Amino acid sequence: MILPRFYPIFDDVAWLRRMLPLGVKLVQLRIKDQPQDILRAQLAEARDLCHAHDAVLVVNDHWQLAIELDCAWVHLGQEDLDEADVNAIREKGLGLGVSTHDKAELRRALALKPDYIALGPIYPTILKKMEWHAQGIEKLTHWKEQLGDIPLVAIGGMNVSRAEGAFAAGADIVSAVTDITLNQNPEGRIREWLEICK
Ligand SMILES: Cc1ncc(COP(=O)(O)OP(=O)(O)O)c(N)n1
Ligand SMILES: Cc1nc(C(=O)O)sc1CCOP(=O)(O)O
Ligand SMILES: [Mg+2]
Repeated sequence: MILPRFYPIFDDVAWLRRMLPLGVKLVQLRIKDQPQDILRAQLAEARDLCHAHDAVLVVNDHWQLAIELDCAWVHLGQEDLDEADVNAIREKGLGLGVSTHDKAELRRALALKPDYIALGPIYPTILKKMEWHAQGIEKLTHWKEQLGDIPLVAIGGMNVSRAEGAFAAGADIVSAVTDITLNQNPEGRIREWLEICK
């Protein structure tokens, strides 16, 4: 499966209701600190919305719920991998994306044969506190050399004007959060992203 080049991430299914009709075809739901019943309801609605819009839904962190709700993809970071049952995820046929930040994490990710690997933060991010300094776009080139056919996602401080440089450096997909969610006109920003990622 060839994944779309634009990969927005949202923290509530309400964003998917707004953005999927604009043509987003790959999206992550990244929900933190919510009770199981809310999570389940959010994921179930996101699954149905993505199905209706022929879009790929990636569930961040909550791999058990993703399996239970018949979602097709999960994204796991290194700490998530410490707890996750990757065999169960694979046996159920889910796609798997993995975050990486350094060479050791990349080795671990490659051994799992994931369906994409993310490198970040490419630029400083304001979304969350991270122990990692900005990686810079040159590192995308180095990562892509080691990934071969596995799609490479650039994440962290990405915006419309930085995307072209990330693609040129080797990213296959660019992911963004606050460039959209904090924009005065999120729908307009999504349209700009879709235009440059055609
Ligand atoms: C596409 C993508 N890349 C990286 C991450 C970060 O995952 P993780 O390190 O597990 O951190 P949290 O997002 O769970 O805080 C991601 N979610 N998506
Ligand atoms: C969720 C996340 N993971 C990262 C990583 O490097 O693994 S950077 C990041 C935040 C991305 O948000 P924004 O586009 O607003 O910078
Ligand atoms: Mg995580």
